[in-house]
Amino acid sequence: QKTSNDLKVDYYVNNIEAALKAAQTYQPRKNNSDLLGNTQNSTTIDYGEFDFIVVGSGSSGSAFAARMSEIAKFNILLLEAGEFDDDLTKLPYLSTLFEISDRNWGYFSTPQQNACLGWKNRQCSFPQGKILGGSGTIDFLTYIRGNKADYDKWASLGNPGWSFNDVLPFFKKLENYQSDHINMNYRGFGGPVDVAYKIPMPNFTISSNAYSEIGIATIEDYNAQKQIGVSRIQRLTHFGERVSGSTAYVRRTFTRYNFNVTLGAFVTKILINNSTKTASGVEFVKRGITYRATARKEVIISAGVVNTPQLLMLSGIGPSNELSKHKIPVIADLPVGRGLRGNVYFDVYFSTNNTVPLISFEDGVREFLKGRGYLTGFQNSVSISFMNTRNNCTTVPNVELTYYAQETIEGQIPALINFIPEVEKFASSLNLHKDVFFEISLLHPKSRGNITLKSSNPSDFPNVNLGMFEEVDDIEVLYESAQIAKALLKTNATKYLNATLVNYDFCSDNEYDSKPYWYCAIKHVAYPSYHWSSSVKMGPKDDPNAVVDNKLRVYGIKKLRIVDRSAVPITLSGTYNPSALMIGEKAADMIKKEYGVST
Ligand SMILES: Cc1cc2nc3c(=O)[nH]c(=O)nc-3n(C[C@H](O)[C@H](O)[C@H](O)COP(=O)(O)OP(=O)(O)OC[C@H]3O[C@@H](n4cnc5c(N)ncnc54)[C@H](O)[C@@H]3O)c2cc1C
Repeated sequence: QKTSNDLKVDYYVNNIEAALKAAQTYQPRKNNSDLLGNTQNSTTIDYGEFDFIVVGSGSSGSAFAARMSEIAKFNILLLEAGEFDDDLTKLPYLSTLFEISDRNWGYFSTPQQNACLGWKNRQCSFPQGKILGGSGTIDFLTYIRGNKADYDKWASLGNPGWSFNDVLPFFKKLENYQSDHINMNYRGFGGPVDVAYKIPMPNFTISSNAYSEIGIATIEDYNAQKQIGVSRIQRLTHFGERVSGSTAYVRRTFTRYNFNVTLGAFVTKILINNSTKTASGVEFVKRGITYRATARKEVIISAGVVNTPQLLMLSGIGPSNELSKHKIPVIADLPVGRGLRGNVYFDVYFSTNNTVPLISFEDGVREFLKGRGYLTGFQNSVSISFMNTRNNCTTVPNVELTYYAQETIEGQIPALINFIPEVEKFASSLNLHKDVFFEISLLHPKSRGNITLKSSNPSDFPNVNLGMFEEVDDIEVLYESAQIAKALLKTNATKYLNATLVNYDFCSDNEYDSKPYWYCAIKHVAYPSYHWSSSVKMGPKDDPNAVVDNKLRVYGIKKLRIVDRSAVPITLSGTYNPSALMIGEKAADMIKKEYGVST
């Protein structure tokens, strides 16, 4: 006789196996025709009037909409193109699988000149969450807010209200940091977003000793006063399950009578009165039917770093030359889509002769159901470090290194294969049960990209030009970091691994381990991290690249704001979900005050 726990284990194991199988033959979405259905000849149905309409339930949109619904007299409509998050998205271990599913919009970059050479047609995958909770429901859960200096820079660019001291209260408000060593000057406790360490904690001592040998100290909490150093990894988990905008905010509040959450609703246009330059609502399509919703107070766009600029441009807000190309009448000539920027990852692999005992999926699930074990983390990540390859004295890092030890679970999640044959051969030769690797994140690239329209049809994906490595110095910083990764695996602490660098065969035209060899490898297999911003940049009115002001209002258009990561004008020394959540919290607080209410 099976116990109810056994049945739960069977349920998860069967679902995981089915999802892994489906991923093997998955074909990424190519356009939005599935969201639009057959809308031809259909009439538009009135969806009603709301005080605030929020487009996109990602990290920022979820936090924002849920906080706004605390005011009983505000009627909130949250529109999300994706569907509900599900039992599989609860499992942190499966995170990479969601890129290979319809929970991802399915974007690829435009062909890059100097990067993504290992990808077919030089086009890197650029995942974005299409699901309740947005990218935070498919992301890797690492929680790094960034450096104090990053936020101070944000404010110093002419954006009062966004310095570290201004944003800190909102980080504290959203957090429920679970640690025995909380510095309450910096960290929050009791908020909706759990930040936790994996149980049991991975063996951190080896990392700590290795870093100490190359002169890098261990620090307790990189989200407190000091960031440079090596630490354990903080993740957005609650008893081992994913925490996202959905779980922390929307699912806790959407039974409020004043909060309407509509899923499967693809917003195709912001309705704007051209003579008064005022946003009045949105048009959206759900299951082939077109609806119009009206906003009494404001329309809030939180559709993320790619879709927010696309939706603005489709609605007549964007660079006039770009809009005219697609015969879209210009309502506001603004530099939408310019200045896209984000972090870049490069993985450095080492093979070892060290084997680790493996556990089965079934045992992994049993542990997960107790809130612990391998499946509650993201691969076997052990430590994270922050350093500056150019300046030993600064407190601001330029790179982040995450160390991944050997995977200790049977099987392997398939990857989204879109590599050229030489790189595919390299990728399939990796054995993550034996190999270890450092994921290097270039935190402040100088290169810039942009988002432009392919056409005026919302069915077409926009062009996502990453501009990766257009500034060669970005490659140089990754090269410098790879030398640090090599040094770490030559320390006494890591000697037992007997690690040797995995050969990038596809660069064998260059002398092994020479600088040109590393440059070749970086240009082939470095990829856009998942931390991007600035496609609808915040800045003062005289900033030629600014689209929104420091109150997130779109210049020249009334009743329209952007509340998501696309507005952030800087890169951060961290991961981007914490600041996305913070923006939602801060925007809600700001707007409530403007309307004379508070909670
Ligand atoms: C694979 C991956 C891994 C990542 N790993 C980490 C990590 O480990 N740590 C970390 O801190 N950050 C990570 N990030 C980044 C982080 O998740 C994002 O920066 C953050 O979630 C962005 O929040 P957002 O609100 O700006 O946008 P999103 O969360 O992307 O939300 C946008 C929402 O709008 C919806 N939407 C878009 N267009 C429309 C439309 N027209 N109509 C209706 N709805 C629409 C989308 O479906 C989505 O739900 C990762 C991201 C990805 C994709």
